[in-house]
Amino acid sequence: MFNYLFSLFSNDMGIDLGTASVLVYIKGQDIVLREPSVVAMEKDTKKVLAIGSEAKRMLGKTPANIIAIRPLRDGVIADFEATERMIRYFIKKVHNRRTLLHPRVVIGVPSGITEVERRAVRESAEQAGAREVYLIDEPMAAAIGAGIPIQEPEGSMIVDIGGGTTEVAVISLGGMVVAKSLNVAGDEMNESIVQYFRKKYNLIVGDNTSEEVKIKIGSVYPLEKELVMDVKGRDQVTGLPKTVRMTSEEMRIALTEPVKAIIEVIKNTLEETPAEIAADLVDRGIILSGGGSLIRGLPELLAQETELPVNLADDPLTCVARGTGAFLEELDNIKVSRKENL
Ligand SMILES: Nc1ncnc2c1ncn2[C@@H]1O[C@H](COP(=O)(O)OP(=O)(O)OP(=O)(O)O)[C@@H](O)[C@H]1O
Repeated sequence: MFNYLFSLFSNDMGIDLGTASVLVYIKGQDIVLREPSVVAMEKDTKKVLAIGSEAKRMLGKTPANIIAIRPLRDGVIADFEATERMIRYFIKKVHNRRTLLHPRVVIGVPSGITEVERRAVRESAEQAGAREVYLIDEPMAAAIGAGIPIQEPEGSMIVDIGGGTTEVAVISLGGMVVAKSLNVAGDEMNESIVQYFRKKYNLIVGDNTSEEVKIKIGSVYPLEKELVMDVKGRDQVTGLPKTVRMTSEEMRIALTEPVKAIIEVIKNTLEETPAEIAADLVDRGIILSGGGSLIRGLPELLAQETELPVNLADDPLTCVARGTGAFLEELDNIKVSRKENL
């Protein structure tokens, strides 16, 4: 009975601390918060003005004395203080809406972050009132969230393509056998699109526009029905507003570089995978997670390049958060079985 009441009020939470967005999962419930990883602050005083969705709206539109930053960039913590403020803000936001006890918090972090960065993340969560803090590498959390049976003695490959990083890991017996991280993912795709418009059409478009184009007509493999979109921007030469008609075929050209880099890191990881485990991958293939994996035709392209089966996880954007949630549930099992063994 006590255990039941405890879990009812405990608010234990899992957090996907992503470079593009932060997701919070509450144990026994679901994902309760999903906001961009953006902090807006006064330039001189560093006073925080807004965090999350409100701050994202300010990106690129801020007056001179306000800056809106992404505290986690390229899979590392670019601004410690802003990261801490953001973690504290999101934990409190979720926590205050609910009840009572200090929660246990599981945080999915990019596997490339340093010990110092890990400590900073842990301390921020503790300061926000966490009773216990566990850090889990994003590829591990993504694999759990994608439903990969990570404890089995058979290898699986997860490729998690987020905003700032692509993380590739081969997992077997609950551990990462080979893991690689690359600073090329969804953000870099946006950047390539910006460059393409500038070079080919002298058109200046902002980050938000390039992301919208990517999501609406982005493609990396021929589509059954190709797509078209009118894109508005500013002419680099005349300075006047201009519209360009963009197609999904052209998007494949625009996205060549980042996609090539992602294929290369996957191939390098495969090359370093021990033969026995590589053999497992022939059957089990590659599972894709993260928002960047939603680009049209990626499974088909990767299957062609690696000659392995490639599948998209269910709801790729929430894999890491759901993985941290599943890890929370596991924590209880571990504790219960420890007690039973006493
Ligand atoms: N339908 C879509 N097609 C293509 N890209 C998409 C789509 N939906 C989201 N994205 C991209 O996914 C990226 C964000 O993915 P996600 O939220 O998984 O990243 P993150 O976990 O915050 O980042 P990281 O894993 O690098 O820490 C963004 O670049 C976004 O543009």
